Parts: sequence; structure tokens; C-alpha cells
Amino acid sequence: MSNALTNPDGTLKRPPSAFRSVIEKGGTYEPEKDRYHLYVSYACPWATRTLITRKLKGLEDIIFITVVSPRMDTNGWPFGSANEFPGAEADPLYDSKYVRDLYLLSNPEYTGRFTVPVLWDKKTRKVVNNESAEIVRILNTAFNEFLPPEKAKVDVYPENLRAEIDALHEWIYPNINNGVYRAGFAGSQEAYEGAVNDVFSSLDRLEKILTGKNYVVGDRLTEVDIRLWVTMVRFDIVYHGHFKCNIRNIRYGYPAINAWMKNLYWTNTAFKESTNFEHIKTHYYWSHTPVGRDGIHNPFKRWLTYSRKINPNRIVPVGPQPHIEPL
Ligand SMILES: N[C@@H](CCC(=O)N[C@@H](CS)C(=O)NCC(=O)O)C(=O)O
Repeated sequence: MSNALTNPDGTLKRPPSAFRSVIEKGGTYEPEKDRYHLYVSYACPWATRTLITRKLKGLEDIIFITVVSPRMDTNGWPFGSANEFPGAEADPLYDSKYVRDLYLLSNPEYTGRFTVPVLWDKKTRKVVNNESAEIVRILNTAFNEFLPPEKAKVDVYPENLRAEIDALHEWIYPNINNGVYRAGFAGSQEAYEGAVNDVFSSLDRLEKILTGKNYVVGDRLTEVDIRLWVTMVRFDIVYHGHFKCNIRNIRYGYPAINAWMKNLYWTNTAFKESTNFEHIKTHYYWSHTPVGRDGIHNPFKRWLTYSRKINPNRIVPVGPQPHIEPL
């Protein structure tokens, strides 16, 4: 079965992000305090990468954030003013009702997806970047001049480890981060089985790497931990059931991954404070199909109808309890 969401063989298609600028001295977007704003959802793993990095770097007074409601509806991500939910906020800059309003303010001709995270420039009223992997790297270095030395020296993509980090991303992203989505939104039995086997063979590989270790690369925190953690913390909560990634779970099937995940959550506030289990669960189990501008369904967004089909009564499961085990 093929549609705009999947390839003819039923595998998931994921289009690239559209806004890919950087923040640099002498560029269109210069490093400045309180010039940029980060729009995020606590539900979204990609947005959570940027939240964690912002806290690790101590950028809270340099880049302010706004958290949307987890209850995505037919217009996409609503702000708290359009859809009240504990922890969801109104847009403090333009009182937008939806994230899509920001994209259309930035570019009225824009026809792509209205995704979070969004790194926004208040000066030019433009989306600077909407690709989380790139936003993480911007936050990692672009604002160091404004930070105290202990925060400026935090580096999650250190020069000497880049080859190792890049090599890990090569298989972790397709097989784990996007692997769970490939399983959850597969359009055929074969595509699903291929994806779910990729997920679990990669988790097996990761379990070996993390045995006896607190970090994936050497003995320091890098962006590999950040990127992987946002998927692992959602695994037993959402992907195990909702995306049918149920060969094993993390809590009982992967003791080293579980220990690594718990350690980051309980010993590093950047992880715990960037995690909101209610937003995570509500989003995945509740959300509707968003439509594009003019009420026309953006074909890619049809993937959210799957949530509606799988869980038509929008029941948000209570488990696992606790959401994350104590240390
Ligand atoms: N490549 C993007 C992907 C972001 C993404 O897919 N975000 C999802 C939420 S988890 C979203 O906003 N989807 C809304 C839509 O597709 O309309 C990134 O990593 O930043």
C-alpha cells in the first residue's frame, strides 16, 4: 500500500526541514542576548533535544522559550491560549494561536510542515532554523561569549570526538530515533517488521556499548546521549504500545540502557526539567490530523491520522508506573 506518507513498499517517508540558517558573527543572524526565541513542545523528542541543550549551556536568560499544548489539532500545534493544558503557554510575542501562524508570518508562501522546534528571530520575524540537530549545534557554541566560563566550556560536540559521534548518529538516527516512527507508521506488515527488527537489533547493540557506562561516547556527555535519551525516555511510555515496538521494553529488557537513562534523569536537571510525561503521553495518544493552510491536508501530516485510527477514543494509558524508576 502506498500513499503520500509511505513509499510503495509501505516504508515511512520523512521530508527534510525547510529553515536551515545559522547564528554567527557577521551573518544574517548574529549572536545577541534575548534576540532569539525557542518554540517547543515537551511532547516532541526533537524539540526536547534543544530544551536539554539550552539548559546544559545555561542559556535560560539568553534564549526564552514557549511551550505549546500537547493536544495537536486540525491546525497543528496550538498555543495554550488556543488549547488550555497545564504547562502550555500563550505566544508572548505575537499571541499566535498556532505554530503555523509563526511559519506564515516568517514566510506567507510557506507550504511545508509546521513543526517544532522553531528557533525564531525576533528582530527580523523569521524562522532561523527548524531542524533540531542543527539547533543543538547552534546552542552549543553560538552564544558562548555571553556565558560564564563553566557554561561556555560545556561542549556536546567536541572536536576530538566528532568522528565517533557522527558514526554513532549514522545508525542511531535511522534505526532508533526514526526507527520507532518507521515501526509505528509503517503501511505494511513487511515494513513494520523490518523497522521493528532494526529498532531492537540496534537496542541490543546499544546495550553492549552502555554496559558499565554513564555516557555513550567515552566518559563524557555528548549530543549522542541527548539525541538517544529523548527516544529512550518515551520508549516504554509510548513507543512500546502505540508504535508496536514491543519485542522487549527498556525497563526489564535493557538494564544498561535503563541505568544510563535513569542516571541522566535523576542526576542532571537539564534532563529532568526538560521532561513532561503528561505532555508526552497526551500528545501521542490524543492528537488529531493537522491540516495545512486553506484547510488542505498536507499529505505528510496524514501520519497523524494513524494515531486517531489506532486510538479513536483517545484513551491515554496510565502506565508504566512510575514513568521512570528511581535510581
Ligand atoms: N526534523 C525536525 C522534525 C521535527 C518534527 O517532526 N516535529 C514534529 C513533532 S515530534 C512536529 O512538529 N510535527 C508537526 C507536523 O508534522 O505537522 C527536527 O528534528 O527538528
